[in-house]
Amino acid sequence: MIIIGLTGSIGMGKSTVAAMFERSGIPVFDADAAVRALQGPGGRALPAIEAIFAGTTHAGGLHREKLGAQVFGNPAALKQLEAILHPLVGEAQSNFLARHRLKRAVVLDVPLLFEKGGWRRCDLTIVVSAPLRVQRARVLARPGMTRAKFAAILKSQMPDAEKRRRADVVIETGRGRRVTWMAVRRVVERLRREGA
Ligand SMILES: CC(C)(COP(=O)(O)OP(=O)(O)OC[C@H]1O[C@@H](n2cnc3c(N)ncnc32)[C@H](O)[C@@H]1O)[C@@H](O)C(=O)NCCC(=O)NCCS
Ligand SMILES: Nc1ncnc2c1ncn2[C@@H]1O[C@H](COP(=O)(O)OP(=O)(O)OP(=O)(O)O)[C@@H](O)[C@H]1O
Repeated sequence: MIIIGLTGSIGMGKSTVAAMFERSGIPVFDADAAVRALQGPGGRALPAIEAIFAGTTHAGGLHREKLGAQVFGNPAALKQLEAILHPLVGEAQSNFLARHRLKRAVVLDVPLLFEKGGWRRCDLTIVVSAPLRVQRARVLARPGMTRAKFAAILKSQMPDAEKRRRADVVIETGRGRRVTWMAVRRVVERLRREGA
């Protein structure tokens, strides 16, 4: 099985590109979705989060804005939150890989692929990237986003330039969806030619 690691900084287009791989018939593990499931109604991570970040959970899940305000811009707090969530995300990812073990290729869509070492288990790494002004415009258009929050999140992530340097393939998302779709197709076709 070929394991493709897909990553990129905030707003660079990971989810969009992941959906394009899915449409091409390649199963995708979505680490952000796994995190949200752990934090949703009855989520397994809620008691541990409440124990450290009191007042950030409720019966139906998590006050995301409240918790985000406590961890983005506070590296020690973010580390504590990651220590709760990442082992559980790792479990969900292992289950996904076991479930799809007979597939020829899968995509792991993981925001912190390079930061947390997930790239080591991948046969191919892909970074989605767009110019900073495109990224900024996309992110600031999101409800509840502020310049300060965007800056704090960017600071907690590996810089785009370094991700691009480390990736096997860079997929541009700043020049329209068609250009991006063609780049995804090129990867899929290359894998098929190589027997995946
Ligand atoms: C703090 C939380 C509740 C804030 O939720 P909110 O809905 O406001 O933001 P969202 O999850 O959409 O994230 C916004 C942006 O921040 C990025 N981000 C999230 N967590 C992290 C992190 N630990 N380090 C760097 N960037 C992060 C996301 O990739 C995204 O680009 C949430 O981000 C969270 O639980 N993060 C910790 C889990 C984690 O590490 N996720 C990353 C993938 S496993
Ligand atoms: N060619 C393109 N490829 C990818 N995304 C695009 C493209 N053109 C526009 N976008 C837009 O960019 C925005 C960000 O995309 P997306 O939600 O996929 O990013 P993301 O990397 O998953 O974000 P985050 O890390 O914050 O969760 C979306 O509104 C999407 O519609």
